[in-house]
Order: sequence, then structure tokens, then C-alpha cells
Amino acid sequence: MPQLNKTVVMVGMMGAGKTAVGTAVARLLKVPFVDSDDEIVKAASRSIAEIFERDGEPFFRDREFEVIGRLLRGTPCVLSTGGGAFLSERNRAQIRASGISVWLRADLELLWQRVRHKTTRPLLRTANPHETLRTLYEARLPAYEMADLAVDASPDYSIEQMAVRVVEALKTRPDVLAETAKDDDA
Ligand SMILES: Nc1ncnc2c1ncn2[C@@H]1O[C@H](COP(=O)(O)OP(=O)(O)OP(=O)(O)O)[C@@H](O)[C@H]1O
Ligand SMILES: O=C(O)C1=C[C@@H](O)[C@@H](O)[C@H](O)C1
Ligand SMILES: [Mg+2]
Repeated sequence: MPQLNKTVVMVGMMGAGKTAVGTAVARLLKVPFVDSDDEIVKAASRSIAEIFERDGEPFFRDREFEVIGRLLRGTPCVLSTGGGAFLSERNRAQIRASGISVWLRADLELLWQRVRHKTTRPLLRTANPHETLRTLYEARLPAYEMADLAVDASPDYSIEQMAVRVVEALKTRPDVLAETAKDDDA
């Protein structure tokens, strides 16, 4: 497998598969996997829903910015972010500076099918979560479109198939995935 020179940062809506597909991409590239949501939860010893409730969303966003910065300064890995991370310019700037962003592009209905049964996402705890998801989706598209690469999700693609598609997209960027002499021999 080629060598990874930059951290691969998975971005996109809740339910797009950043955590699930990111984990599989890391396995394919044989690099560590980290998830900014998980790191925040570990550091705070509280769930995301509890952090939103007790400390508020701005507090969560500050911790998210710090965690993403710390992880970007480590060795190249696959970093899955929370659905809102790529919305802020300060996060996009730090990701641009030392990583490569990959948007998992999924349509609204696919996202809804994936998130509808879970109550862990505080932003969807509303009277009409489907409408809330639509509003977030429409408001967020312009930010996700700024990602370096986009990979389309589909109900027909498994997590593994999505991971292969992400690796194929990364291969279009030799500055990110460099072929080694050993790969050429293989
Ligand atoms: N390609 C896929 N095929 C089947 N199921 C998938 C696929 N991608 C993701 N899923 C499932 O959809 C759900 C949501 O995926 P995941 O948690 O990875 O989304 P996320 O983008 O990390 O969301 P969040 O922003 O809330 O962290 C999970 O149950 C996951 O296993
Ligand atoms: O889309 C969002 O803004 C969020 C997505 C999740 O990954 C968590 O980061 C949190 O629930 C907020
Ligand atoms: Mg996730």
C-alpha cells in the first residue's frame, strides 16, 4: 500500500458514514483511525448529548477545534470529524494546512435512513427531525463543497466498497498517497 503523507479528514453530514467508512479506510491504508467526536467524549468523560446540554454547542465547537488541531499535528492518519466541524472557517483552515479533506456526499433520504433510529445526535432532538435534517443539509452543502475530494455514497455501496472508493480518490493526489519502491515491485 502506498505511503500516506497527509492526514485524511473525513467530512460530511451526520450519517454520511465518516466514522464507519473512515475506520475501513484506515484499515486499508494501514494507518491509525481517530474520530474527533470520540476524542471529545473521552476527554470530557461525557456523551456528546450531555456536553451539548450542560455546556452548550459553542463549548463543544471549541473542544472540537482543539481536538482536530491536536490530531492534525500527529502522524498522518484517518481522522473522521463530527458533522458540523467543516462548517467553520477556522477548522477548514487547519485542515487545509496539514490534511486533505474528503466529503462523503450522500443525499438527504439516505442520511435520514441512517440517522432516524438513533437519539444520540443532539441537533436532531426536535419536534420534526426529518425537517431539521433537511434544513441542516441545505445550509451545510456550500461548506462541504469546499472539501478537496468528494466521494458519492449510495445505499448500494457497502462500507468496504465506500472505503475502496475513498482510497481510489486519494490516489488521484500523489502528494497525499505516494507510491513506494516496494509497491512498484509488487
Ligand atoms: N456504506 C454504508 N453501508 C451501510 N451502512 C452504513 C454505510 N455507511 C455508514 N453506515 C451506517 O450508517 C450509520 C451512520 O454512519 P456513521 O456513524 O459512520 O456516520 P457519521 O458520518 O460518522 O455521522 P456523525 O456525523 O453523526 O458522526 C452507522 O450505523 C453506519 O454503520
Ligand atoms: O452535525 C453536527 O453538527 C454534529 C454531528 C455529530 O458528529 C456530533 O459532532 C454532534 O452531534 C454535532
Ligand atoms: Mg461519526
